[in-house]
Amino acid sequence: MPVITNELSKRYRDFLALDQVSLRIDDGEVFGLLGPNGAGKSTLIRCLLGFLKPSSGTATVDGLDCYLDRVSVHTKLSYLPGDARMYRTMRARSLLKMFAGLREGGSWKDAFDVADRLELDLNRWVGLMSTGMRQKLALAICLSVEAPLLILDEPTANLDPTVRGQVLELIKEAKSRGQTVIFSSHVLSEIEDVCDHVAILKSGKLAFEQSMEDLSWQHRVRATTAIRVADHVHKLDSEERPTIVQNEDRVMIETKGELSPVLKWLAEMPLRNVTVEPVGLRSVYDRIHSAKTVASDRKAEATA
Ligand SMILES: Nc1ncnc2c1ncn2[C@@H]1O[C@H](COP(=O)(O)OP(=O)(O)OP(=O)(O)O)[C@@H](O)[C@H]1O
Repeated sequence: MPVITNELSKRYRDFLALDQVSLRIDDGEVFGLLGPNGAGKSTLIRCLLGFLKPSSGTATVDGLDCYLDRVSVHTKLSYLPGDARMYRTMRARSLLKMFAGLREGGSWKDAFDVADRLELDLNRWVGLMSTGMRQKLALAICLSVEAPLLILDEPTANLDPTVRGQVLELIKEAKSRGQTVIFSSHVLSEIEDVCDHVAILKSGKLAFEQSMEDLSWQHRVRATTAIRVADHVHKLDSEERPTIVQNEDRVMIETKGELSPVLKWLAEMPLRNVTVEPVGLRSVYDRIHSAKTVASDRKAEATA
């Protein structure tokens, strides 16, 4: 179920929460949305659900406009809100049955199975559950639906590590059934574990987007040397040329694709103290967010 946003922007009064975000999420993909608090992840998700009208640009699910055709769009997806609110005066078991009955093809047995895997006691009153238990209940409602598209706003928030692992397993199983999954998270290792593609939002803008496959090829080499490494980069084919940052005798070389041609090239140079490490999502994330601009600053500017 392809999901496409085209220069999607959302303004809350004077404040631009989403700024011309263009994304393409392919059918059957698990797509991770990262970004610090206030980056615009939930706003993007709410635009996809048609809960918010874009200020400009478009969002489509399977070719349907997320705002104008939202009723049809809702039949194709299952959504886990970041702050799921549920009837507090029901027992968990009755609530799961009620939600299964609301949806065509809904199965309370499947919902009970998911709840069981998440180790949730279904005899509890919803109002007396802990935050994590209510999160499990919301997940059981959402993940037991075989909708082509799952949209999960921080699905593992408030969960203990064992249950987090179960949720990631359920997401992988959804992918293997052909479901497309979009989920937001603050946990980089989760995104690395289950996602095919990752996007990082910063201050409402799309700051980074890449397939995990492409990211896994990228490596960083650090070394000390007396020569200027950039003077020798012409020996590599243009598509193999890495990014080189050199500060006196210390050099950092970041590959874009395969590591081996760069290593062969470096082997001919007088380098010392050489280390090689995968770039990884952590360093990409840290690099993007090392700049000072945060949403609260922009809000202050907007209201000044
Ligand atoms: N209804 C609203 N009115 C005004 N500002 C809003 C509204 N909803 C969100 N915002 C602001 O828009 C920005 C983006 O919020 P959003 O909830 O999309 O961020 P997020 O990336 O999901 O953050 P978090 O990780 O904390 O959940 C924030 O600065 C937030 O304060």
